[in-house]
Order: sequence, then structure tokens, then C-alpha cells
Amino acid sequence: SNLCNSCFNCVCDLVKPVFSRICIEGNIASGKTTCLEYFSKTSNIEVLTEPVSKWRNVQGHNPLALMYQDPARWGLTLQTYVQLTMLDRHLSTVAAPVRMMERSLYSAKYIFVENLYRSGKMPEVDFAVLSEWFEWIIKNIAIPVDLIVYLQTSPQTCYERLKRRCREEERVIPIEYLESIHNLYEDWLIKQTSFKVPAPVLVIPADHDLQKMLQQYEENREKILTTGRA
Ligand SMILES: Nc1ncnc2c1ncn2[C@@H]1O[C@H](COP(=O)(O)OP(=O)(O)O)[C@@H](O)[C@H]1O
Ligand SMILES: O=c1ccn([C@H]2C[C@H](O)[C@@H](COP(=O)(O)O)O2)c(=O)[nH]1
Repeated sequence: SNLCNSCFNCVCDLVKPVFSRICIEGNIASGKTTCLEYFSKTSNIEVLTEPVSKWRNVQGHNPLALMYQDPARWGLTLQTYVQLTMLDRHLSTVAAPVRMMERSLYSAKYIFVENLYRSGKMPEVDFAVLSEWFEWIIKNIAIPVDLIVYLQTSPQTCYERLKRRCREEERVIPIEYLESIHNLYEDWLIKQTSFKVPAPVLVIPADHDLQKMLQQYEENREKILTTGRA
């Protein structure tokens, strides 16, 4: 057990882990990266931002842009790659007692794949293949999460922040898209009526200005950073 207690990466159930794995969840442009940037200034925290740069450039191709241009054709392509890069993030060697990660393998499937499928933009066969991949992964590989921090926003707030951020691929996103993502998040993490929630959820209202957000992060610092720790 000495070995387990001193090893951040051990996933055995015999001893309580001495580390915690936190996922920051929320709609597009809800403020996840800003939240991670804030906590990255704390020592002993490892911060893993979403692999968006990979989704915009895989061997010279941009599956994120392709998906927004033609979701029915490229949704499977993007989401297969998102699933791979998320799995890689979850399984990478833990480097500090607290790990904060932007989104997760779970939200890729329960929010984004689900949204493509429900909106009629993903063919049934693509959805079936992705679902079998996902089910195989979570059945055969431990993907432990100790806490989900949900940045809860209104779709309107995200729409305004998204427009200001000006990411080229996202110019085509209408407010209705953000409303669908919002509703899927609410069903999953607040109502808890859609899919299994893999960890306790801490909800932080995130429509506020930056100053108020930082104040809330300070108020919740202990709760967030001590979750899952022995
Ligand atoms: N509380 C806030 N108030 C106003 N603008 C914000 C706030 N938090 C983040 N932003 C801005 O909104 C945009 C999206 O924030 P970001 O942290 O990148 O969101 P996400 O990572 O969830 O997509 C960025 O331009 C960021 O500077
Ligand atoms: O499974 C996924 C996850 C993310 N996306 C899209 C949504 C956004 O355009 C970007 C991520 O940006 P954030 O600002 O960090 O939310 O990637 C997706 O299509 N599928």
C-alpha cells in the first residue's frame, strides 16, 4: 500500500487515492479555459486544456471546421478523433496531486455525439459505431473522475462570448446550437435524467463578469481541490 499511496497513477481500489481528478464541464465559450487558467497559477495542480488544436489540425486536416461545414458527413470523423484525444488525456501520466481537465470522454459522447444524432445530423450507423466504441472503452478501461465542476451559463451568454472570441470555425454556430448543448448538459448534470453521471457535480453559476467568477473560484477553492483526496 506504500506504493499505492505514493503513486499518482494507481487506480486500484484498495487504498484511497492521494490525488483528485476534476473535469470542468460547460457549454461552448462558457469560460472553462479561463477557469483552468486561473487555477493553473496554484502550485500542485496539473491543468489539461481541451485538445482543440489537434481537432483543428490532424496531419494538416481540420475536422472541426469540416464538421461545422457538413455535420452529416464529418460528425463521425471529428467525434472519433475527439474520443481518441480525450482518452489519451484521461490516461496520461498524472503529474501533480490535483488534475484539472477541460471536458471529458463522457461529455464528448453524452453531449456532442448525442446532439449530432438527436438533431438528425448523424446517420444511425455512425452513431451505432461511435456508441460501440464508447461502451467498449468505459467497460474495459478505468476512466476515473472524482468531481465534475459544471459552469452553468445561459446560451445567450455563451453566444455573446463565442462571438467575441471569434474562432473561425465557430462563425456558423447559431444560438439554437448552444441551446441544444445547454439542454443536454442540464439533463445530464442538473436533472440527471439522461446518462449516468460519473462523479459528484459542483455547479458554479457562470453568467457573471470575470471579477465575480474569480471570486466564486476562490470561495470554492477548498471544496474543489480537496475532493477525492485522502
Ligand atoms: N466571466 C466572463 N465574462 C466575460 N467574458 C468572459 C468570461 N469568462 C471568459 N470570457 C471570455 O469569453 C470567451 C470564452 O471563454 P473561454 O474561457 O475560452 O471559454 P471555453 O473554454 O468554455 O470555451 C473568451 O474570449 C474569454 O476571454
Ligand atoms: O466532443 C466535442 C467537443 C467539442 N466540440 C467543439 C465545440 C467547440 O466548437 C469546440 C470546443 O470549444 P470550447 O470552447 O472549449 O467549448 O469543439 C465538438 O464538436 N465535439
